[in-house]
Amino acid sequence: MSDTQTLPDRPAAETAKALDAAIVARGLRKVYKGNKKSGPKEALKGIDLTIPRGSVFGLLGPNGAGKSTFINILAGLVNKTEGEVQIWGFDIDKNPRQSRASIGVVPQELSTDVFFTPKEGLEIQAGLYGVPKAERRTMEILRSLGLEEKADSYVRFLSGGMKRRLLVAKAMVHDPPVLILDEPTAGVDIELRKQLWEQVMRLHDRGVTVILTTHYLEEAQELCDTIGIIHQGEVKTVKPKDELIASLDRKALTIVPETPLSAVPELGPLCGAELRGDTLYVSYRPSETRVADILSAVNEAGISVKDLSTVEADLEDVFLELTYGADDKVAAR
Ligand SMILES: Nc1ncnc2c1ncn2[C@@H]1O[C@H](COP(=O)(O)OP(=O)(O)OP(=O)(O)O)[C@@H](O)[C@H]1O
Repeated sequence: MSDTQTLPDRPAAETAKALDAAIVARGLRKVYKGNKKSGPKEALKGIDLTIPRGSVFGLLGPNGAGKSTFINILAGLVNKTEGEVQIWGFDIDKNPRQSRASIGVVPQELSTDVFFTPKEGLEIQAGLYGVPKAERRTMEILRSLGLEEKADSYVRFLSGGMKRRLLVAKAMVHDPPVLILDEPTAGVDIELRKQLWEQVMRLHDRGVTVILTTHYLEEAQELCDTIGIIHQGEVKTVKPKDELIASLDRKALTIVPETPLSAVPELGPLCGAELRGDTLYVSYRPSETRVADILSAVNEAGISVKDLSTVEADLEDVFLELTYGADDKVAAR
């Protein structure tokens, strides 16, 4: 029996949600001891985070936010200081074996063993996880990651992209329901990045919950359906991506005037105007200002409009607002 029944007393709805989650962290705290030079460091300040089953979840945050610490706690590589973590309903303290069997982790570094072929590497990994020989799916996994033809080649002859895919394959040998990728495409060129993502999304289509950390916000915007933003050891927000972007009350208009402007026109207090070359950027809060009002102000300033377009907020704007409090990203584009 799983230990999900031993959740602390919570309202029924919240408990039901937790049982439906891939990962639940409650009051999760990590303090690194530090050394003579630097004192203790509180990398996670008692975070609560629920990652839904079946999602492609992007864990975003600036350098030092605590992302790797969180992932390493899930992977059993770092001991938490306080709090509770469940993976697929298994508490990492009470059911360490089952919880660890429920995730596959693709590490940040390219740490493939060059002395074995992909096939041998997967067999060894399956052995480490105690997967019985009869249940191993070595060739099936290699095939699903486009590595079938390289099954018997030495790893040192694989391209960088293939090595990354091999790391994903290794993370999948025990068929975990959750796959975690820590900065999987850092330093990988665009073509290889696309290939890797196609493979990962194929695993997701087959029902695997995918959790990734990435510095590439366009990547998170394209792939993830749910986003968690973490900053200085605290969770700032967790929301479906579209909801998160829609919640940002900021947009901009770009206006190309018929005649180039010599100065920034006065358009009133509810929007910010800026000249970039011949283009006028006007940032505004949709909850306070209507586009029609901006256009009237532009008209009143004697500007005739040659071209007009809107700039929507994106994940990067949300990220900047939540992590740096920046308020001018949309206007800056
Ligand atoms: N072993 C350690 N000992 C002491 N402090 C550490 C240790 N590992 C991480 N830290 C500190 O904890 C904080 C969180 O680090 P962590 O690596 O989890 O952040 P991150 O969000 O993964 O950053 P990055 O994107 O740069 O990998 C940072 O201030 C970091 O310096």
